[in-house]
Amino acid sequence: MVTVRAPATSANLGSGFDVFGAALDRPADVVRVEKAERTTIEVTGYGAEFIPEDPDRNTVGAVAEALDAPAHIRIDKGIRPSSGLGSSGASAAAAALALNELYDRGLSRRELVPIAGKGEATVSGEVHLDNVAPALLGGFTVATDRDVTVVDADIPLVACLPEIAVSTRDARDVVPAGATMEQLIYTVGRAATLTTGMCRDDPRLVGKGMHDRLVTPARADLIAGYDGVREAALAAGATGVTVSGAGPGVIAACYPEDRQDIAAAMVNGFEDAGVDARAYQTKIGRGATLYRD
Ligand SMILES: Nc1ncnc2c1ncn2[C@@H]1O[C@H](COP(=O)(O)OP(=O)(O)OP(=O)(O)O)[C@@H](O)[C@H]1O
Ligand SMILES: N[C@@H](CCO)C(=O)O
Repeated sequence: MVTVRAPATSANLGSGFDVFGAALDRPADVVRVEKAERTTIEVTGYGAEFIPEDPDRNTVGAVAEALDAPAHIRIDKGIRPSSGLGSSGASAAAAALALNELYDRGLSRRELVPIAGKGEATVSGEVHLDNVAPALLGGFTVATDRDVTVVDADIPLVACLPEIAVSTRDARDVVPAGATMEQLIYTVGRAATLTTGMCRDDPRLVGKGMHDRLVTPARADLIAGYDGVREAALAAGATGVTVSGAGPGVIAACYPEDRQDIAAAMVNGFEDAGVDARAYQTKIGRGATLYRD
């Protein structure tokens, strides 16, 4: 048996739609695999009742098929599905690393990124690597159609998860079909600022780089209370706030001493909108961890 712990991730980070992603220190999924004649899946943990065990509908099924690695796959969910915290991607990344080890496929973590991406496509309808790349490689990642760049950044974060569900598939339906040159210039400037902040471990630059006028506004409309939560987080010291992945999670960059106040402000902001929420005081973390039992 092989066991892998794969972290939650926050994709897009505002200005990096479908490109930027960051591994979080917590929460995480734990996936255990054993060889079998055909793939079967067992899901337990957070939101398991909303996750199919059919290999054709669970992200780990496509991964097992891509690696030609049939297995009994047990997924213990620590990351709620439809959260914006890379729940589907964490399972796919964990399964890719675990099955690669179980069947001795010898692929590198970078080579496993597109394979885990096939799992993501099962649920969102399109391949996007900005959750599975940080889940496998850790840190802050820049995923393009050619390769993935990793920055081992140390940035404190608060991820706030409201008790509402937004599926990536639905959230991708509200993404604008195109952009103006003015929007492109605005986005490139913020993306470059955020990346510089990651390279310098500078929460102020990272926060400035989280501004986005293209995708985030359309998605904010899907998250009850978002504007108030964002304002409350900034007032509590956040350097930047945006939608985490496809939402409804909300991610804030900050200095470590402000993390607790920001977490409380975000939860209270959602409660003021009549929505229960929980906050994870976290930071950019490592990629998936493998344990050979
Ligand atoms: N192993 C899995 N873990 C979680 N969700 C899964 C898994 N397999 C299939 N799903 C389905 O994927 C959907 C959740 O994925 P979705 O991409 O919408 O949200 P997310 O991964 O939590 O957030 P985001 O991708 O925006 O960070 C649910 O409909 C769930 O049933
Ligand atoms: N870039 C993807 C990430 C989903 O977590 C999206 O926003 O649809």
